[in-house]
Amino acid sequence: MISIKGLRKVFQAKEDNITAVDRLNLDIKDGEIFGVIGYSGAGKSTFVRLLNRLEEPSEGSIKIGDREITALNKRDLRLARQEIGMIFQHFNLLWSRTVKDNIAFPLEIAGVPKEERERRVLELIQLVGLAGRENAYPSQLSGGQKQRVGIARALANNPKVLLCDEATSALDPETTNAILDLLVDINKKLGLTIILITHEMHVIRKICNQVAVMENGKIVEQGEVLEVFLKPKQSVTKKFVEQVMGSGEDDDLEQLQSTYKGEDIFRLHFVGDSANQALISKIAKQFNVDINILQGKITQTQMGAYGNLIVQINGDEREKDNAVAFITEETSVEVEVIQRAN
Ligand SMILES: Nc1ncnc2c1ncn2[C@@H]1O[C@H](COP(=O)(O)OP(=O)(O)OP(=O)(O)O)[C@@H](O)[C@H]1O
Repeated sequence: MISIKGLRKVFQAKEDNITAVDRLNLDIKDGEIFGVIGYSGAGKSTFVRLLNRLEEPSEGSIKIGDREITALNKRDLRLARQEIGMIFQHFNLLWSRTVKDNIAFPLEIAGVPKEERERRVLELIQLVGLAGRENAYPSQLSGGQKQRVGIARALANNPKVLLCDEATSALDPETTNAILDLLVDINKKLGLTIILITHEMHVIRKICNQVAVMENGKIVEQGEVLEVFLKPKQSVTKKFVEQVMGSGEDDDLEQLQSTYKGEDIFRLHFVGDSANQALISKIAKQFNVDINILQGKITQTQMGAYGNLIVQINGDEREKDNAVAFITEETSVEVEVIQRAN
């Protein structure tokens, strides 16, 4: 468990002081992939750098396991940092060292004997999918490969926690997905806690279990990813959810209602249950109705599917009622009536 209490960071500036992180409280469970999202300047980087004291807190405490990070002296902090790996947006590799020597670097610093070092480096190269590239230099690698080196290096000393500071922001969408898949794989294989900061909601959607939304140095909203997607409370959170789900739906509603005047239109809300994926074809088979999907979007999160579909249901009155009753009573899909036939 990571427990953060009253964490605050004030930067002294010439004119005004800047409070980058403002009395932040947070608990993160072991093994979780915890996302922190916010716009530029929200304080995310400062927050994540406070966790391993790359930035010194102005106030507050950080406990990782039973270790009070904020109370450690320099020597103990160095040891504690071996249990907190970190990866960066721009990889921070050593350009004059090969892939394998970059990965070996933290092991050298930790005083691991050569033979064990070599064994561990090979293991890490396999884990992150860099076999065959051991002797390449960073300048010879793609962005995704560089981040794989960054991940291997961060994992070298078997950390319990991995901090990711905008780790995929410099990568194209396809490479981003591959790196995110790797992070999930590592989280599952090693049981590592991952704290990831980003300004992209699709990153949160794809791999996080929990999310905290930061604004002006504070956490303004927090919860399970699916829950936050479903019921975003703050306007900043709503904007982030729109990044993934789009926003125009209710603007189009009037148009749909006029196009399908006098017809039955429903919105089906899907949350978290993959068993509902075949719902539409099941209803069409089981009841004597036609279902016409008018618009909508379903997206996958680590906690299941989420989204909604606007559908038109055609058929005999009784069959339509039975179909709607079935969805309402027998599945976890919520039915919202947009318009009933006259
Ligand atoms: N070393 C510093 N000295 C002074 N001010 C700083 C320093 N580092 C960050 N800040 C300020 O603290 C605030 C939070 O910055 P931070 O980099 O943590 O935000 P962020 O959410 O990570 O944004 P970005 O993604 O743009 O880095 C900003 O107003 C920033 O200008």
